[in-house]
Amino acid sequence: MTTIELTALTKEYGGTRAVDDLTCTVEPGRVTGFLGPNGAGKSTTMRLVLGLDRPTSGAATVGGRDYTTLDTPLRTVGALLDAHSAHPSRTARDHLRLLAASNRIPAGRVDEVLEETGIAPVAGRRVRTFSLGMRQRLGIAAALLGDPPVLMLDEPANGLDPEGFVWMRRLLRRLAAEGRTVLMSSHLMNETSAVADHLVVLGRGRLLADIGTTAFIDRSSAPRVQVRTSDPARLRASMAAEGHEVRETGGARWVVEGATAEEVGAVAAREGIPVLELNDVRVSLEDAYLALTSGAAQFAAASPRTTTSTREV
Ligand SMILES: Nc1ncnc2c1ncn2[C@@H]1O[C@H](COP(=O)(O)OP(=O)(O)OP(=O)(O)O)[C@@H](O)[C@H]1O
Repeated sequence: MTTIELTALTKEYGGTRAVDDLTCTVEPGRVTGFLGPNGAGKSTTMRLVLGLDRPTSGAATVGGRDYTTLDTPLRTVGALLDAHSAHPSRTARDHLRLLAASNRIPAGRVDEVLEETGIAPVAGRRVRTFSLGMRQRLGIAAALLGDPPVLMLDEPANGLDPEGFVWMRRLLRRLAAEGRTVLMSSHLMNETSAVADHLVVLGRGRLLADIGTTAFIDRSSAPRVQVRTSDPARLRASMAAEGHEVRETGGARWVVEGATAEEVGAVAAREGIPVLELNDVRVSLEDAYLALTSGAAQFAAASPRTTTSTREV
């Protein structure tokens, strides 16, 4: 099993600490979402893993080895860092053929990844004619070329259309189900919550959270229930007796704070209150993420406040 290991990883550019004492392990068999505000250090971390930059201190290894010591790196780590890295005057197929040849990958693999990423019909076109979404697919094709156990994708959903989102989600889930290590940075919270089992969150280069996606959302959610009833007065009185505040949210719907659907349902059944709809309200990944990172956003309008670290592997 091939993990990505970061050990006290630190990178300074002049006076800026882009990555600050980052220690975590990205595990195989799951999709790990790599989150953080602009400038948090996600791309720098990925570049350090790929040996494109040298750490100021600490280490980044893949399967216990420094990336730069790998004989055929594309067979170990497939990476998408920059959708514009392919030479614009080359065709997509030629771009992939060159990459395959320099990594001792059979040429037949090129057609497989072109098919897999949906760009086989345009493989003979020059990359300069590609849209952003097509370039992203080409970048992912390049990442898949060596059938690597580790994939590291910087904002892979960038520029994809809705069909592309669905394709990407299925692809990443399948790669993780095959036991690969998948690290994906994104600013798209819906996308991330749909695909990532696990999250690593950075703020100003530091680790803010290393936690399962569900646990992260659950931790941020105080219990709250939405209920629709034809007798809100009795609902309010009964819930007040149990110590819960009830607020109207419009559309004859009410929110009970601090209670679960089971608790509200039991009270309603006992008191004979008609319930037309009842469900627990969970916060979204976006809400949970914003709550964690609000103090670490370098370019936010709000004034900074202290953040806390959350870790659960
Ligand atoms: N080559 C460089 N020279 C100087 N500073 C750099 C360099 N690369 C990154 N930085 C700085 O390091 C910090 C982290 O940048 P990085 O691109 O890693 O963040 P990020 O989390 O990927 O951001 P985004 O979400 O905006 O892509 C920023 O302050 C950035 O300005």
